[in-house]
Amino acid sequence: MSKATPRLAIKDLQHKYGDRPVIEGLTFTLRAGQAIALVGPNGAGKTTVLKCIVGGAEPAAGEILLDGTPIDERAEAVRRDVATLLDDLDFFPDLTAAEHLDLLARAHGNATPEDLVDTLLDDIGLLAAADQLPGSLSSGQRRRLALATTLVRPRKLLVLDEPEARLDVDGVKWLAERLIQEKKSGTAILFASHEPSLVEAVADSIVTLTPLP
Ligand SMILES: Nc1ncnc2c1ncn2[C@@H]1O[C@H](COP(=O)(O)OP(=O)(O)OP(=O)(O)O)[C@@H](O)[C@H]1O
Repeated sequence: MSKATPRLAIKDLQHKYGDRPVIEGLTFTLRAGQAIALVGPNGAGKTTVLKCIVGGAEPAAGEILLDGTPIDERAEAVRRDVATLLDDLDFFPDLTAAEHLDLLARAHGNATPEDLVDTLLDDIGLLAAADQLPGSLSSGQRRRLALATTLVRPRKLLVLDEPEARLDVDGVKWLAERLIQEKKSGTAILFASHEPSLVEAVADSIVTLTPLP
């Protein structure tokens, strides 16, 4: 791959639900170590764009390239390199917060994730809740755990839909710092957000969507 190849390239993307166009002619590129924020009012199509990238929606037209190759969410490289948080995660009811992170780290090839899991739990403010089952966590704590699932595994591209949802003020600050740190380590980030402070702190550029008539 050439140095100039963007991590993610979206070219003339279109999406329709039935006959109704929701995305038309969307084009942008995202480079390693950079973040793009997708902004726009409710219903503008932000989640739809993210779903087109990670496989939850089929584009009507256009190209989505990951490191120069058409993205296929079933491909091993895509499953390895793209960490996604769209809706709330379905957690296993019988696995603790720590066990969720441990399981994911191991599934992605880390045979000794204990230290990583402890550090991350501490980082996201869930150390005291490490042994709690998801059903006993608050909604904000579950959201923090969901975010942590994207950070406990390898990643070259983070795709996040409203990562600020249900976080408290300190949580949003933590998230901004964490995403800035991610960029420094070379991760590319595409996130949809309604939180101006997060967009301002993290995004290198902003793509604004408007609902189509
Ligand atoms: N499965 C679906 N079937 C039909 N229409 C849909 C579907 N999902 C979304 N839409 C419509 O597509 C448009 C874009 O929705 P989308 O969820 O992408 O917007 P959004 O920008 O993420 O909104 P929000 O800020 O509320 O999360 C909306 O008009 C929505 O009603």
